[in-house]
Amino acid sequence: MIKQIYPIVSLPEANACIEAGVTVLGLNPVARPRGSVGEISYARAQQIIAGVKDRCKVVVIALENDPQVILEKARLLRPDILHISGDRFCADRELVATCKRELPFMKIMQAVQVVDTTAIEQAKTFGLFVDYLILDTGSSSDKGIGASGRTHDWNISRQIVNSCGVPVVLAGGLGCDNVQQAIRKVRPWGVDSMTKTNCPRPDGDRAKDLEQVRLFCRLADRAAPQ
Ligand SMILES: O=C(O)c1ccccc1NCC(=O)[C@H](O)[C@H](O)COP(=O)(O)O
Repeated sequence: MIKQIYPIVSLPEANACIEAGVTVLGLNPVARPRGSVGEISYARAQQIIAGVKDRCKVVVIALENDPQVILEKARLLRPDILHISGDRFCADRELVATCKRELPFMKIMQAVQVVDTTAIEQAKTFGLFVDYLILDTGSSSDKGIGASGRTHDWNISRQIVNSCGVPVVLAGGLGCDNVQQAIRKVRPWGVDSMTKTNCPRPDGDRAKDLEQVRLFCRLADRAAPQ
């Protein structure tokens, strides 16, 4: 079972998460501050990616809506997985073809906001040309696809897993309280967690709660089909 955890902000945090069982480290690198959760500089992302090389996969999120900015990010950071999650831009065949030509090792993962059953057709269409899908909840129509801390209708997610033709990561409000139920219901290839595996810090910032991360990974593995 793939266990993907966002947002990792330093190499020590990355190492601690690997030790806790995480298999995909999620980074949110930005060229300039955007006000999203867990933002790090490109230089910090490069340090983390180089530091975990061959020990763990790294996924880089692109919340931007400009394909040129997304491509520049991918070219510079060369992650294992590029997670496209803008609220006004989705992966298209042109972007995927450019990535496959220039960065053939990199997988493309498109976020799908599961609002209602229209997500099923959307997912099937993306499944024709991306490598993976991540099914997420979204806060509202103008606040993006992820980081809501809320679950969505897993019946729809299950239908997408059964019909989209590519591996699916389930995200949205997952934590130690519900990851096993989610896996048994949806049967995804992987699970993702952010809000429920964070802990606040006295300075007002946040960090990963390593005990929650460790338990999340353990519970996910136990619930995974053999
Ligand atoms: O979508 C965002 O704004 C975001 C910002 C920073 C890092 C990751 C982000 N979202 C993508 C993810 O995969 C989250 O982990 C996913 O939305 C789950 O979030 P949560 O519901 O808080 O567990």
